[in-house]
Amino acid sequence: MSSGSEETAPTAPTDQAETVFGDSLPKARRFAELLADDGVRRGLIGPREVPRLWERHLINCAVVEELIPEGAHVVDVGSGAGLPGLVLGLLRPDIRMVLLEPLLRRTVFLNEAVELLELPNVEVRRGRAEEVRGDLLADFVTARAVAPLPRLAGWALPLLRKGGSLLALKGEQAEAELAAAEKDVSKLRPCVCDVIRVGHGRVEPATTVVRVTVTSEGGPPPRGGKKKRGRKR
Ligand SMILES: C[S@@+](CC[C@H](N)C(=O)[O-])C[C@H]1O[C@@H](n2cnc3c(N)ncnc32)[C@H](O)[C@@H]1O
Repeated sequence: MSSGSEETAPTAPTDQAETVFGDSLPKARRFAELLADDGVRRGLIGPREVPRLWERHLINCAVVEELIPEGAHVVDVGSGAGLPGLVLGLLRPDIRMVLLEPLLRRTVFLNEAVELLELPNVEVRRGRAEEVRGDLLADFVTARAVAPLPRLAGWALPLLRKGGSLLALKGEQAEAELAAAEKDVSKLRPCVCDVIRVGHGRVEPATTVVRVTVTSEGGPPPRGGKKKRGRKR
């Protein structure tokens, strides 16, 4: 892993970054440098994102911590280069964060980042969300830019304890996306859905989150669904 260079250096952290990250700012800064350098060279993030890494990516993701209580267990589905999961993990050492990502090249980057930033509360798991049912059980599932809401909810809701929430970072059209998907989502598991904006005064525009909170004991649907057959004699 190489260190940051002049051309790929991200813009300096803003005053908002200092407010949002506080004591974690040195780690956030190191992560920004890593994204701007290795992240770009290894095709995990586009070069055009570098000048807007702080506002559009790091702070935008970090403010979601407002919705996560102390000590929560969180799974970030489709972490990619670590957004939002790694940012939340470095900002909140009290939470346990699993970064779930199927692509090897991305999990290699994530493991290197976790080691470099010394984040004992963050674990990288290689896999697809639909493959870890019954294996991971969390208070929150976070996701950004992974799938449309009905598909994402189909992957995320089985990973949640009763009372747990999917926090899906969405764009300005979040209300419309939720309105179109809510009926299908509620068929997956009893739940309540709302749209929240977090980070007012700290990031512009505020981060939009679709929250789906499950209200029943769930657990994964029975595996396979095939009838048991008698043993062949
Ligand atoms: C567009 S990227 C977004 C990455 C990151 N969340 C971000 O906002 O920059 C979508 C990510 O979801 C991952 N992904 C796709 N299908 C998945 C699945 N079934 N379970 C978990 N992750 C998945 C992809 O490998 C990819 O890293």
